[in-house]
Amino acid sequence: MLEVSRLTRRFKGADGVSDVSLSVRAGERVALLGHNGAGKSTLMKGILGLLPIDSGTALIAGHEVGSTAARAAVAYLPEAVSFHPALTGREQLRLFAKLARVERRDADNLLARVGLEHAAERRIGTYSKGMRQRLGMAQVFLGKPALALLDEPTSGLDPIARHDLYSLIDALAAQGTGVMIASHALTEIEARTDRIAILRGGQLVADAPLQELFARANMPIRFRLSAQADATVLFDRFGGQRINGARVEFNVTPDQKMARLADVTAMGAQVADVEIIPPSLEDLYRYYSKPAEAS
Ligand SMILES: Nc1ncnc2c1ncn2[C@@H]1O[C@H](COP(=O)(O)OP(=O)(O)OP(=O)(O)O)[C@@H](O)[C@H]1O
Repeated sequence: MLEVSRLTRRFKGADGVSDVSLSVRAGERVALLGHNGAGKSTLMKGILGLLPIDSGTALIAGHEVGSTAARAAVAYLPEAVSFHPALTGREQLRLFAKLARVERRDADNLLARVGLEHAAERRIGTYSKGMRQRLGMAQVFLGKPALALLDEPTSGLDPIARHDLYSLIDALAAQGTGVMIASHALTEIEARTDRIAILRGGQLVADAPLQELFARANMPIRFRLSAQADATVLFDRFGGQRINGARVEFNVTPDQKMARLADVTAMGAQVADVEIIPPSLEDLYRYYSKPAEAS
């Protein structure tokens, strides 16, 4: 659905994006992560044809970006989505439907699909942020685009609204649309996307499924042992840090994990409990976004 090859866009005194290659397949949900200024918006605008690119190519459903066919195949949800406050939800969506040459009836059905049927006749000026984002998603669904680019779709939403929005994103992917989601909300990304791409200083530093990124980073796993009586004996055996005299914590590399677990089991009743804590997505993100730590 999307094939980006060696895309470069530089600004005076800023990185923009440099030599970025990535793809999004039909029905795939790809998260695009990166610090502020890493190049996410520049990449999205380049793909949308809103920003001229210096070199490289980007094809949407086989069409060159900026062409009429490519524009027709892509939908976009900007971070600060804004609609005309005096229009009702139904009027606004019908207007978009007309522009996209989609039947009115489909627009009406989409309002129900995003859970806005009850508010269809209300002015958008009275909508909450969550309702505006739903309307934005309805606009993305119009005409079954091959590719959808969503910029921070859940920012400013409460947990329930976020969950609902991701259900809509899942439905979008299930109909075959390739979805790229720029986000800072790491915990959501973990459960709701198929692949993660990370930009750093305008360059793509990671692009793989989450498990693969974890395996490649080879980050330490934390053991947390609770002592039955006194933590000294555990500390003498494993080292690490003593916590409150009752616990011992230490790190191991992934390949040491099973052997260390066997050592812990061999301590028998002296260990009251063991927790094995894998690295978090925040740790992983930090690993790939910090120049000094990345490979
Ligand atoms: N029109 C512009 N003129 C000059 N520099 C720009 C322009 N647009 C972006 N940049 C620069 O290019 C770099 C990438 O910016 P971009 O907006 O793509 O980052 P981002 O990852 O989307 O950040 P954020 O998470 O803050 O939205 C930044 O250094 C930014 O200052």
